[in-house]
Amino acid sequence: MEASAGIRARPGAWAGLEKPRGGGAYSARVPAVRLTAEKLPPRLALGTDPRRSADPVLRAAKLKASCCKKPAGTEKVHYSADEALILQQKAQDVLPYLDGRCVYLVGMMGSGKTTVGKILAEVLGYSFFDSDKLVEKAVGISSVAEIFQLHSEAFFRDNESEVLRDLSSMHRLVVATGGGAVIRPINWSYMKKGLTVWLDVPLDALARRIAAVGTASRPLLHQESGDPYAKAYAKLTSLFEQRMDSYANADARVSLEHIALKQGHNDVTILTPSTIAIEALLKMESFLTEKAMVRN
Ligand SMILES: Nc1ncnc2c1ncn2[C@@H]1O[C@H](COP(=O)(O)OP(=O)(O)OP(=O)(O)O)[C@@H](O)[C@H]1O
Ligand SMILES: O=C(O)C1=C[C@@H](O)[C@@H](O)[C@H](O)C1
Repeated sequence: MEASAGIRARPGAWAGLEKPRGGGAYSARVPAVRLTAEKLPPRLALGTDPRRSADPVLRAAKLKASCCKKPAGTEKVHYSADEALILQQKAQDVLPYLDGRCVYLVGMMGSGKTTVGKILAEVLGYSFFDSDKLVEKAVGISSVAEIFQLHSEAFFRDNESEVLRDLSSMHRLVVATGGGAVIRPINWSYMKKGLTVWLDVPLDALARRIAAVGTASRPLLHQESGDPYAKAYAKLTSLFEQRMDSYANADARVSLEHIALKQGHNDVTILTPSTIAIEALLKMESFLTEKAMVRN
């Protein structure tokens, strides 16, 4: 099964990247997802609402609608010219080894799975999916926070596993998984069909990012009162202690602390999403080439 990205290379440009007139940063449209009926995984279209149709054509239309709510081109990711070239080069290096397998980004809430995942999808010519969004679509409830509230965390986790199972039968996808997807071993059996990449971000930086946007959309962190940074930091610390061994199952680890150290400083807050995406491609390449060497 396969989904194709909505971006096509133009002469003189490489897939998805556009140089603005008059210079400045490169930008890339976030790819749209195009799926055909025969490429459709069952659960993703078979929600508790009319999307549970048995008709494959109808299901395809439903999934397409769920993945393409934002028209292509409405979100822009900005790169410098240097970053654009490196991203292009690294993506070309990785693609033959990846051989169409999906990339699953794992990591704590707010670690940048969505932001970095969209860049990776763009440069690899893959389609991007956010598993939280797919659970919302499958259940027919518009936010994860509401799913937790109206049902339960266990209900959300069951649906998350079903979404990951269905995605695992597809190819050429970058998937931003939910922060807690790593806790269920069954999810690893799905994700290990592709390549798993852990975005490892210091908890202090995570708590700052999350406090900046508020905790309302993140039910496991939400508190009605108190300092949002302090509360988020405390909760993230306890979640991370429970989960760090699970995150470490990933094939590749992208540590923001290591990137900062390589750059000769220790400020992870100045690392841009594209810098992190480049490191992700480098780590993916080392893992895949080592694996290929062992096989030969
Ligand atoms: N490198 C970065 N530097 C600064 N802020 C960032 C960076 N990457 C992502 N962010 C910001 O952090 C927040 C969380 O990012 P994002 O949604 O990509 O994370 P996520 O891992 O998908 O989160 P969740 O699992 O909770 O959905 C967003 O507000 C995003 O703009
Ligand atoms: O870390 C977690 O357990 C979660 C992360 C989010 O992506 C959502 O999947 C949900 O809020 C749970």
